[in-house]
Amino acid sequence: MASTVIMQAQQLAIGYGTKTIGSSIDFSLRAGQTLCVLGPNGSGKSTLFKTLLGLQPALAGQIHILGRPLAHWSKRELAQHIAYVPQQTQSIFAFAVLDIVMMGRSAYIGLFASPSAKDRDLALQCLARLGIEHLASRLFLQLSGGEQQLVLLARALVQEPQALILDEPTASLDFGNQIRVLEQIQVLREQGLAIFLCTHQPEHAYRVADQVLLLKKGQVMAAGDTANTLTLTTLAQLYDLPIAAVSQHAQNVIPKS
Ligand SMILES: Nc1ncnc2c1ncn2[C@@H]1O[C@H](COP(=O)(O)OP(=O)(O)OP(=O)(O)O)[C@@H](O)[C@H]1O
Repeated sequence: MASTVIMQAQQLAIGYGTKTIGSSIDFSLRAGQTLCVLGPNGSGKSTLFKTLLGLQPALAGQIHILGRPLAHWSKRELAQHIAYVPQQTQSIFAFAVLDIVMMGRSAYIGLFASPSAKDRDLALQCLARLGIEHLASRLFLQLSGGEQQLVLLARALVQEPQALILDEPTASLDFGNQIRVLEQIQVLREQGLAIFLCTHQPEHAYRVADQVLLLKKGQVMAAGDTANTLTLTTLAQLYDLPIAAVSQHAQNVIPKS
């Protein structure tokens, strides 16, 4: 039996005010699946994520979360189902790492209540899952960019979401931490989470994604299962490169056609 559809977009148009960034975007993401969006800088990946999270209004089309239109979800309810790790942290967090991670529990904690011992344990467990429990009492602002990224991933996991939206989750990570995050994505997928991420590294998409969405200038250039959709030919087309150049750099990881 097919798993539950967690997130679905139909004929979605995205953008800012009167400026359309992308249109005619369709996808469907089920529990236990990973979908990866790839595309050149400025093609609309982050805008798509912000729209799916209700942070930016859709210009046209529909978004459904667990079968219900996005507009019918409260922010709090949505945060109990979908966690988001943005590309950059806009806010300045003058807090210790453990406090930042516990903030992920806010969708479950009453307005005037404090985090419980269970919330704290869960936060410590999520830090340990990512191998960064030793950072628990450090100040977030004093961490490296890569360490901050891992802390934000731990904060997303503590939300116990059904879906994770990860905007370039490996971007500022060293080789070891990239592998840790990719492995964690696989584990979460096997646990039944729906994962929607974007990356500039096709080999990462090839490793973790069941499906890919290739976005070029806001239009879906190709979409489908990774093995048939993410090829040297489509990569060359997506990034306006000669196929020989793509082949030279990626032929060990991506198949030819
Ligand atoms: N708040 C905003 N108002 C108006 N235009 C914006 C805003 N934020 C982003 N844009 C524009 O939307 C377009 C898509 O940006 P977006 O950040 O979604 O691209 P991206 O694919 O995530 O890029 P990158 O790979 O560089 O992160 C860009 O042209 C960008 O300048």
